[in-house]
Amino acid sequence: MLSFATEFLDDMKRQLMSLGRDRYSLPRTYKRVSHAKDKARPELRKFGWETLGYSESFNLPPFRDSIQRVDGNNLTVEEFRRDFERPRIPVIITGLTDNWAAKDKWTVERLSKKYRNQNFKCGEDDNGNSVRMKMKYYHDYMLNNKDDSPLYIFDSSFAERRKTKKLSEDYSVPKFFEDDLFHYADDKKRPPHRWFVMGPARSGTAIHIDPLGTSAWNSLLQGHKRWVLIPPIAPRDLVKPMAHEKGKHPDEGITWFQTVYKRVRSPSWPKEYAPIECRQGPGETMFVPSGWWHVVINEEYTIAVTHNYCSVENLHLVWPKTVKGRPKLSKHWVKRLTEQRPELLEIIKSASEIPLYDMNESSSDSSSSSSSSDDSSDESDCDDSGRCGGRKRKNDDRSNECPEKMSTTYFQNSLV
Ligand SMILES: O=C(O)CCC(=O)C(=O)O
Ligand SMILES: [Fe+2]
Repeated sequence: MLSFATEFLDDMKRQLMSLGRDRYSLPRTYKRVSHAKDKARPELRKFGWETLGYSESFNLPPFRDSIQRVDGNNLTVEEFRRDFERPRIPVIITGLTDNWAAKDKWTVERLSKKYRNQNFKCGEDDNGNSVRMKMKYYHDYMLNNKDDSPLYIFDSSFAERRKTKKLSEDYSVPKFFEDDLFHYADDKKRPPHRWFVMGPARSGTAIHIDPLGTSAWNSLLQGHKRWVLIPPIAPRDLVKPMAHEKGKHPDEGITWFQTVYKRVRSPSWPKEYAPIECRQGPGETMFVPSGWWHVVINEEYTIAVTHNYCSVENLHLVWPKTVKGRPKLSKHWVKRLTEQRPELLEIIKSASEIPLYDMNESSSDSSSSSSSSDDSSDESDCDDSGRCGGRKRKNDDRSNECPEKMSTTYFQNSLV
């Protein structure tokens, strides 16, 4: 009888261990993590999060660094515009974080202490609601999980919440990106544009194009990120995993690096879609020009901040997408730009598919995005942003494609 009881207990213990309960330092982490996972990726409930064994088996080939790097302290805004922004050439700018408080303050130890009890968004449920976790649990999870494609903090409201807004004082928008024309729209109306980003090895962002034709900068404070960027002209079907490659993690960066990446690096990959690859390190700022496909995987835990913006250089791309995807915002925005940046109206006019005086009749801010499915392929790119983070929504291929950045209100009514 006794040996039966001992065996039973041993068996229970083995089961608990296989669930990873013993993995974490805090007694509640397992429960909090399970709860978040259930909401963010319910489809993995049965399959499991560690089933593919990527924490043991996933390895990236040595990187081929093919990106230009420039020293931000020796670059003028004019030069940046002429050499990178206007021709839409990706670049890593160094030296921009040298004077940021975040350089010292954004360590995992300090953040996990200071924001211990603050909730951060690490996923989204099927209804588009944020899935949040307290920093102390996420910290424990980040350092100890063995998940194939772990939960990733991608939080766009950190600067608006009373107890986390101090994070936004730890860095400043580099001069190259300061003239963000969405600033002219009311804060409440403008799309989400800044994200605090933190995640362990293997977390990342599925291949996507950033929303509404915006460009992005992404400054890394801790760890290393591997990036692959592919020119805007590359067709979606070529850059995305094929149906049979999607598996259980169809919209995760790691799936791309296990599948499409091999093709991208093979000699048969079309020269006109030649990728730009790199390994971004602490203190480096990636510039992602409008329209470029990009995919990211974290090599170890990383902490970063990223902003999306519209500038004089990409306004001609952002404007028509905003009219289509966010018509109400576009009307408000053009009014503000007319008052405060009248010199930009020429750009807007020549980029407009709809004459400005027609805007009231021809566009309404529909709350449905049903027209997205027959949108042109050009419109569907971003916006295919798997983000953008890969937090996709199930049964909705399009919104899935631009996870985080896209599934927030930014895209609620968007056609992307
Ligand atoms: O840091 C990352 O995971 C990439 C972020 C990204 O591409 C995005 O925010 O759109
Ligand atoms: Fe992106």
